Amino acid sequence: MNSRSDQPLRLGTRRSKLAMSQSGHVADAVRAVTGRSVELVEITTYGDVSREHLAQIGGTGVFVTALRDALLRGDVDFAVHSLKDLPTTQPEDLVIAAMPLREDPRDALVARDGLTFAELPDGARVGTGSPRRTAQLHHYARTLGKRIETVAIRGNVDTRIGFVHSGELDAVVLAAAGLNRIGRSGEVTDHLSVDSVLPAPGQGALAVECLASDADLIAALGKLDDPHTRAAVTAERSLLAALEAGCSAPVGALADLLADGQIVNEMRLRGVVGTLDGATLVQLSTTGPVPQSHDEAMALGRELADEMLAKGAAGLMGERSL
Ligand SMILES: NCc1[nH]cc(CCC(=O)O)c1CC(=O)O
Repeated sequence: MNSRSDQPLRLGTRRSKLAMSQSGHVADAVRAVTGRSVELVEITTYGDVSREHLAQIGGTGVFVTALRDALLRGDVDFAVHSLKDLPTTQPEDLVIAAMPLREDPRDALVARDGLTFAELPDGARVGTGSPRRTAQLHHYARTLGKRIETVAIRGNVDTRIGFVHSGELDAVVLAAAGLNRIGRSGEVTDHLSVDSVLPAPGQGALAVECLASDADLIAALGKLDDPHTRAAVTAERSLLAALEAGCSAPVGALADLLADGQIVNEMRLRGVVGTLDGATLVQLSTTGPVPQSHDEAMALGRELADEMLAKGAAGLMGERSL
């Protein structure tokens, strides 16, 4: 390893509650599988505080970059990212040594008075900064015979849930995994079924990243890898890349395993793109043997992207406002 094996491994992390919790869990797991000690090193960027708001609406690029710079400088040995915040192209000098078992991939509703999405009144004000959620929430509301108003919000989890407590909004939508990780799952009033709202590619999964040259560390961190999570997330991100959509595009995707009795034998990949008003969605799925390699997982994503593009997906991704 780059670092001496009698020295603690340095895990670079942002200081947000979500990042600290994710890094803390991975640190525990790394201690357990390697027997090494792990220390958390907080990475603060210039303007971290004021940029926090920007980052929380999905423009997390600045934080991913700060962690990656710290890795490349050798200030830390490895870092943990939310996979859904990572661009689909991987920097040459860095590798994702592990994708641990995925958390709940679903989106979650935090609504006033314990309301579920179906119970929200016509015209309810629902906060989200995500075009993917906006498109699918409007569509879901339409299938229930009502309209909602989506309100663009930003800020960390506390701020966003605060809009519901203050009465400014009827509900907000957040990733269930994030709420679970920071111990706020008790505030969820409805877990949105993936049959109604497909999550962001990689949602609920983590990436444990280190230098591509650090072979011993890659092998050690690799013990945390969950091959099914990796296959699923790789297929989802391949779909996103093949649609040539960025992190702010209204694209949802989820790969899951289909079992015949106890035997897992197929992977299903579902994808959606839509207009922000939810009036038009292209939603398709494909099923194939569980990918046994990176290339096979990539191929599954490209195959579904081709089918979605043939159904007009590209034309739905351009708009930027309702
Ligand atoms: N873009 C912010 C972000 N990045 C990862 C998560 C949650 C954890 C995850 O999806 O793994 C969140 C917050 C949210 O979408 O509610």
